[in-house]
Amino acid sequence: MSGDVKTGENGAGIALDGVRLRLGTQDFDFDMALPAGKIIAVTGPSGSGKTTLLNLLAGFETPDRGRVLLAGQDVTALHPSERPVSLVFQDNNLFSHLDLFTNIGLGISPRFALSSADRDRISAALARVGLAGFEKRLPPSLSGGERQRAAFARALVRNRPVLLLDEPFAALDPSLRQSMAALLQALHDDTGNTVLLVTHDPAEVRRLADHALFVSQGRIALSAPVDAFLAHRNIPEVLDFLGS
Ligand SMILES: Nc1ncnc2c1ncn2[C@@H]1O[C@H](COP(=O)(O)OP(=O)(O)OP(=O)(O)O)[C@@H](O)[C@H]1O
Repeated sequence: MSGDVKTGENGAGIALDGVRLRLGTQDFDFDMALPAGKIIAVTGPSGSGKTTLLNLLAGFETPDRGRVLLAGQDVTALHPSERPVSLVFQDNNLFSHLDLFTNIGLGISPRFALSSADRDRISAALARVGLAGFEKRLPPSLSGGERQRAAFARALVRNRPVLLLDEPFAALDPSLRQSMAALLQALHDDTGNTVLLVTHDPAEVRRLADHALFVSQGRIALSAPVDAFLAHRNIPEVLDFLGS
């Protein structure tokens, strides 16, 4: 499926081109072009704009100026449902009264119009994330790690070229974080999609990322391949983050 991943203008998987946004008293000013098919860590202090950056890509925020490009498409005017993205957030957005089969099926079709091939894909995705046979389970009956696996299965069946993850492992204990990071890496290897991962954990950047961003006060303070990011010595906030 990696052949399906289109690159955008300037060969970028993702670009924010002169994007300006004001929310309350906070100004955001994002200009960046990121490589396609890579895992990109989004780091920065609390309140710096990491979630806002993802919201601009997902379409939950619309820029006052500038363009949003995803997988070769100018998506600035598109509704979130029309954008080529899947989302996994910390609280994993599963409907607690619906079983996993239905939750994941809604990732394919919001009206739950599923072909028999779609049904097979749901069971295969559950198996792929280590939840074979969990079709009838309700989210409250799962552990935190299992719920996160289910959220990954839903992203997998959506089969979109861009995956946005906002601190997906923050609620998990350290050993579980490592196995979920390994699962994310394996799914990325399978799909070749472009992954943006918001994280407060430098170990996660080292373990997973090909490229990293540092967001500060509504701007991209640093965007670099991961080796250069980890070796960065000029910006004190980045040094603090890497040392933490
Ligand atoms: N709808 C809004 N109206 C007003 N201010 C907002 C709105 N959304 C976000 N902000 C402000 O913009 C800033 C950036 O928020 P954002 O959630 O993007 O930060 P973050 O880097 O993801 O933070 P954290 O690491 O704590 O999750 C914060 O000061 C926040 O209060």
